[in-house]
Amino acid sequence: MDVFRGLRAFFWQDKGFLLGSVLGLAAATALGLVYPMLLRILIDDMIVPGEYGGLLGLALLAVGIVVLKAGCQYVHGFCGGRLGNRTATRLRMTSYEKLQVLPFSFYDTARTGDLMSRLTADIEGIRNFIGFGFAQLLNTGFLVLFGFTMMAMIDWQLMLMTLVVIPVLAFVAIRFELNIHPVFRSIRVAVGRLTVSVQENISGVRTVKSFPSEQHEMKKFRSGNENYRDNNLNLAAGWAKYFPIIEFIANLSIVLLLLAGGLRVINGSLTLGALVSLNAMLGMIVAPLWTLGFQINNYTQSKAGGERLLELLHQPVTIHSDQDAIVLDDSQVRGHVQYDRVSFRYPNHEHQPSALIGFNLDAKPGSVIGMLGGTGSGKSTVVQLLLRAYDVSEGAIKLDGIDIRSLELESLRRQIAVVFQETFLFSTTIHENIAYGCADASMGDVVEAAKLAQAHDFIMELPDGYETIIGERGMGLSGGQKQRIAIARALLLKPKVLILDDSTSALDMETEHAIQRSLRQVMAGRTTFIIAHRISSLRQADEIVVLEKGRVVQRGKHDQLIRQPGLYRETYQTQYADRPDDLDSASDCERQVIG
Ligand SMILES: Nc1ncnc2c1ncn2[C@@H]1O[C@H](COP(=O)(O)OP(=O)(O)OP(=O)(O)O)[C@@H](O)[C@H]1O
Repeated sequence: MDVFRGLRAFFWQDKGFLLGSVLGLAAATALGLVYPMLLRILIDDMIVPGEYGGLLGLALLAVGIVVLKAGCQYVHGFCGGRLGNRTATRLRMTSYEKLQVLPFSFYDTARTGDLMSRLTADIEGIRNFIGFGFAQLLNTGFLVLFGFTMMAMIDWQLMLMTLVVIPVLAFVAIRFELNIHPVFRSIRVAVGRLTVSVQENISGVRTVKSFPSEQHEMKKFRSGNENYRDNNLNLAAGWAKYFPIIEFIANLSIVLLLLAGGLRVINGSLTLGALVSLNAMLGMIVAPLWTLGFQINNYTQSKAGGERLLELLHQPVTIHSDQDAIVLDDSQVRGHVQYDRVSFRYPNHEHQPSALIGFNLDAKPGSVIGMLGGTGSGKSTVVQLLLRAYDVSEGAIKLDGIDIRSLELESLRRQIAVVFQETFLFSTTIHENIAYGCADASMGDVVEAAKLAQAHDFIMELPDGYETIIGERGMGLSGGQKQRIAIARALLLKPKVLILDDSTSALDMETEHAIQRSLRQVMAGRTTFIIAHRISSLRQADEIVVLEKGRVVQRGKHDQLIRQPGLYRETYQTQYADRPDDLDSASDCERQVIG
């Protein structure tokens, strides 16, 4: 019950509906138990003595009870539906809000499918149980209690005799649930695997087809599919065994009642009406016990789902704004970025070397900082830390002289626009993709940003221009076109700091140069970080930082770096091998420096 205590905040505010749902069902059940009493009156007081005077009144009473019972059932359904759905909506919203504030480090290890099932299947289980399952479980208890009390009022000895069967019935139902529960769990795991297979197959369709791995994928899917089938067969076999056993036990109690009760009617110590009434009551008590297994299953499933949701909701939000955080005045921000002896190791990677060690940088407002380095050398880490995707382990990063940890998070991130290495486009129109994060942008602003990013011309060639809908991963667009849309999106924000993380790699040289020319115009007075593997992207930078294994190994301007032996010059020589003039002049310069 700890789980439901943990979830109390989500359903307790609708306690009126909870009460309505439980009381509605309990009242409907209690009214149902009046029927056998009416039967008894009908037989003992009217049919047997042949006195039909009260028949109309009895019939009207029965109709009244039917109407009242229907009303109570409506109250149960209405309140249960409201309670379950309102609880589920709150839970869904809160979980989604939590996903928005969880830090990047959480997503480093999170699995998409798992998170999706928490927000869908787990919440659905809770909706069912809190809305209806809980009331039904309580109701089974009420029914046994009220039913046997009424039976005892008619004949306590026969009641005791039939009562013996109830624990056996409950025992079998609970045992069945315990056996079947792991099968249900396996079915859920199997469904999860199938979903992941389908999801990955569709997402990775290009890789699958280009490595011709369709057969391998089919084999993987077939084994998952067969596993799913086998689990369902196990479930069906379990049910097939359960129903006859439970029916046998339930009917045994009725047989016992009819046998002993029949003898009592014959020897005159019990009326016929009482026996018929007892029989009807017993039938009503036994029916929900059949479904006790289901009800317990519903409870355990929603409890497990609740645990998984609470686990998500209790995840620590390690990156957040302090209460007294400084909110930047956007118009006053200059974009002066400083890294002061910054070291950083990724959370949960304590065994790995630091991704950044003693990193210093002073990027004056409006300057262009270039970053070069081998793969895994720490370039992206530098910019991730500026965004506060993670907090530095040592040292400090400052924006306009203020430690970024003292700034309100949203206010900090509003100053920075990033074009990531991997372009992510939403499955909506190009217009909305460019205007993402800038909802009040006019069409003119969007077109202007697209022109600066050299995207306007190709967008106009598309069938619906800016209103063309693109797929989740920008299906139908080339890598370079996707990058240009992502650049337009960042430029539209007119940020104080622009970060291009290897985001022109898919562009041809000519387009890249055209974008750089536009950037110079649009980024004048703003600070730009360019991470690139191409010297052509970096040569205009005010300062180029060369990283190796998290340390700065070279820094300076292009003209200085091509004169020093090191990674920058090696990269330059490789990329300009077909332009020996440039290389010669660099070597001459170096000879002069050395000489
Ligand atoms: N989310 C993460 N969790 C753990 N380690 C990470 C994470 N991201 C990067 N690393 C590690 O940190 C180091 C620096 O990575 P980073 O992404 O900054 O390199 P990079 O220079 O940008 O490389 P590339 O040019 O390949 O993008 C690498 O050793 C990498 O494995």
